[in-house]
Amino acid sequence: MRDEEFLRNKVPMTKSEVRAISLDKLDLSGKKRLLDIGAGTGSVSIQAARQFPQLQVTAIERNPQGIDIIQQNLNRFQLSNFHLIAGEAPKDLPLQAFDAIFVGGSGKHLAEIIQYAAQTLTNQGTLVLNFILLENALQAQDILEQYQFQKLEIVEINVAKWHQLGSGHYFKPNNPTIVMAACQGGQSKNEEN
Ligand SMILES: C[S@@+](CC[C@H](N)C(=O)[O-])C[C@H]1O[C@@H](n2cnc3c(N)ncnc32)[C@H](O)[C@@H]1O
Repeated sequence: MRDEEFLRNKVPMTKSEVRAISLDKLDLSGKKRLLDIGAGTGSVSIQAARQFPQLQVTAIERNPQGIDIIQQNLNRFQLSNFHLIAGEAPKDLPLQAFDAIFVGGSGKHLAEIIQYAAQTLTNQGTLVLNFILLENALQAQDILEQYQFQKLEIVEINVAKWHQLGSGHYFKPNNPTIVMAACQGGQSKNEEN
């Protein structure tokens, strides 16, 4: 989906190219439940919910402006497979099983959120995280290894877009984004839920 399809105001949004790669790494085909943590404008989980109508999507966002914009985007796309939680992860999340978890924002709760993912992801469930800051990505890598996540993959995405400047054009760079993907290898405690 194009970025212009989503209402945004000043809420931070995962841009279309990073969204496409993150959704690809989530590997949602045949999956039943997706959780989007730090949903922002809702662009990642709304695109997933539209692309996979059988998928039950839960999104959590703590910023009131984000919550409002997600509601507006939901009204726009009229999705019946989308549940929004206005709150903070992981404390306001239910302890239920998910087949895929996307983390677009975690604040100061990265370690607890990865622990939550380790507890709730089904066997072979996918976890995908986006980072701008290297320090946060390195911290995540450590914690993922600690919880024995498998098939760890880390890519950096640099996108520059064709842009008019005066009478000419140049490639205007977006922020480089680190996309980290891993898979739950062990038996999840809540797999039977
Ligand atoms: C970069 S934005 C996510 C963009 C989003 N993926 C999109 O496409 O619009 C990060 C978001 O995470 C939210 N956030 C950060 N920590 C959070 C937490 N612990 N619980 C819930 N939301 C959180 C922020 O309020 C912010 O809106």
